[in-house]
Parts: sequence; C-alpha cells; structure tokens
Amino acid sequence: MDSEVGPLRTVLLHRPGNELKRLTPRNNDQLLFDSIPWVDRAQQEHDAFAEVLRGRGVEVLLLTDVLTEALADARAHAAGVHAAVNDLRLGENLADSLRSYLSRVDPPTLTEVLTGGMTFEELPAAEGPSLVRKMHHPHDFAVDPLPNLLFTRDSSVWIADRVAISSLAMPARRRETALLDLIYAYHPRFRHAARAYGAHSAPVEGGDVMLLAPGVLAVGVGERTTPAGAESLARSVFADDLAHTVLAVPIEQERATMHLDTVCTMVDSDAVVMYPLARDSLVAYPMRPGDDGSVRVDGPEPFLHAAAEAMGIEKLRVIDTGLDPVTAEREQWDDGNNTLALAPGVVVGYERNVETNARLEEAGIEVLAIAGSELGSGRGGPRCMSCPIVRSPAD
Ligand SMILES: NC(=O)NCCC[C@H](N)C(=O)O
Repeated sequence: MDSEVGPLRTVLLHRPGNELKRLTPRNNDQLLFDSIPWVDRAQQEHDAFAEVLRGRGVEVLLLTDVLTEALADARAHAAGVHAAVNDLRLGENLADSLRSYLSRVDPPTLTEVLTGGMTFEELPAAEGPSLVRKMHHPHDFAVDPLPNLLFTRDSSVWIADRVAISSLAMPARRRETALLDLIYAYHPRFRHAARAYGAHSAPVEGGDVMLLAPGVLAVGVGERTTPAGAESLARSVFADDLAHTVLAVPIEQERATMHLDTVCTMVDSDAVVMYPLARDSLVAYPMRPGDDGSVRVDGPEPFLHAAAEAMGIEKLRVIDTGLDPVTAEREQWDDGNNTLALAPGVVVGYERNVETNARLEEAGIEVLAIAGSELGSGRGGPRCMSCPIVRSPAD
C-alpha cells in the first residue's frame, strides 16, 4: 500500500461496543471524548459506514473479530492477560488473582475485557481481604476501557507491505498498542507481516501519517506526534527503502487539530481537501536519506510546494472549500476535512459538513455521505475510523 487514494481493498474498523458505555461526564475529557455518545445509534452509524465500504467492494475486518481470532493462540492469550492487568493499580494480590481468572476465560470474554475494561465491582469474587478492593469505589476501573479504539487509523499504519504499530501519545490510548501488537503478531493472516517502526519508539500516531504518493510521506507534528517520532519514522522507512522523502509538517498543538488528517486529507492522486486557514500557513521540513543511515533535513518551506516537488507533480491541487471563516471552523471541528478515499476522486465524508461536501462535489469529487452525529463525539471522521491494510496502486 503506497498511497492515500488507490482503490481500497481491505480495511480494519472497530465497531463501537461496550467501551463507549463507560463514558460519563466525569471521565469523558480524560478518555478524549467531547460528549457522551448514544451507543446504539453510534453502532447503527458505524454499521452504515461499514456497509458503504462493502458496497464499494472493500473487505471490512472488525477489530474485535481479528482480536478474538488471534487470542485463540495460547501465546496471544497470555499476552492479552498481561496487557489487561496493571500491577501498580491493583497491587500484587489482586493482580495475581485477576491474572489467574483471565487466563481461564475464553477468547471472546478476554476481548470484551481488553476493549470494554472492567470495574472493581466486576472483578471476580475475592479469595481474601484486599485493601485495594476495599478502598476503591466499585465503579473505578480495574482495567481501563478503550473508547478510542474506534479510531483505528491512529494505532497502526500500513506502509507498503509493512505495518507500523504506533506509539500513542495520550495515556487514555496507550494500551491500544498492545492489542494491535497482539493481532499482528498472532493472527494467522498477519503473523508474517514485516514491521516498520515500533510501538516503543517516540510518539507517532497514524492520523499524522499520510502516504502522499509512492515513496513520499507527510507526518504531522503537533499534539500527538513529536519531532523525535517523525525523525525516527523517517529513519525507519528510509532503512527499509519504503520512502525517499518524509515531510515533517508542524500543526497547531490543539484539540481541534490533534492530527494532520484533521486539517487535510487526500481526495485524488493530486488533490487534497484542506482547512482554508491551513492552506497558506502549513510548512514542511523535508527529510531525505543522508550518508551512513543519517537523516538529512531541509526547510522549512511551504507545504504545498514541498509536497508537489517530492511527489514529482507540478502542483498539489487544493479543493477550494471557499467557506466563510465561521463555517470553515465549524466544519473543520466536525471533521469536514477528514475524508476517507475509496479510490481516486471518491471519498466518504460526514453528511453534516454540507458546505465542504458541496464544494468537493463541485470539484468533481464523489462524496459518499454518512451520518456521524454520535460517532463524531470522539472527534474523528471517516479517515480516523479506518486503517487501510490493502490498496491497489492509484493509477
Ligand atoms: N486521526 C484522528 O484524528 N483521530 C481522531 C482521534 C480522536 C480521539 N478521541 C483522540 O483524541 O485521540
């Protein structure tokens, strides 16, 4: 897979489950949601999203299915138990008894605990007294839920035939990495996939990584991906000969622009949709392989110019969303720029971004509009909710 827009063949999604039912007004900020989603409706919206993809011939893999399949391997099961139990939170005794309980549950039950978490009152009955159990509120989490699994884009990234497990920046998301690691290490379909980059390196999140063209990557650097993360990703893809240029693109360190794909996504082989305010201000630091495994850095220079040059095209077209600043800001917040390309010139977008979608259509881009009133409460659109695994070449 070497582009953002080549016909999408296989994608990894996560149908939201019980982990969303754990969100309350007290924990939603920490768990990176802006409101409390209506879970049944979020599931309906997600099912409709998956149907749109299947209707266009895309094979949809669901994260809980592949996780459960992977957990059938005893080594994966042990790794899953290890990932669920936090000794520092539970203390030695409770941690041991939870480990011993989980090591006996079947794969679907372990998947449920790993994704939906477990509260202290849901812990298996205790054998002896435990200060930890006594002093925690019954609704405290013994195992944290992972509501942001929904955004499969961020936790792993396929570059050519290699998979990079992200190193996630926010504490609420860090354990996602362990689940993806387990899927790619033990699922029969993936266990031979070669790795790029690594989960224990400096933070890089998939929403910041864009495959602009074969051999050319852009990496947003801001609230999530750090300069060190972008540099080591570049080093890793250069060493594996997966890219000749990586553009590090600084973005505002704010919630509204947490990833590069919140302000810019590709809609055609030579075109992007971009938040109007970013259009003239985005810059790039081009990185190229230097001598002896070093990374050469140039710039900063205007992003659009650096991207076109690295892609070997005359110009990277920006679809003019022509919006007034208030509409632009509203639709950016609602993931108007966060489209998922199914093929060159065909994208999925949230229906609520009426103006952005209209401008895309006027520019000849087909927009498959989906409902996202509940899905969007975690601040992510169709690109965030999808991890492409296989795309055909764009041309
Ligand atoms: N690529 C993306 O922009 N993903 C959206 C992630 C939203 C999630 N609530 C987060 O804050 O990480």
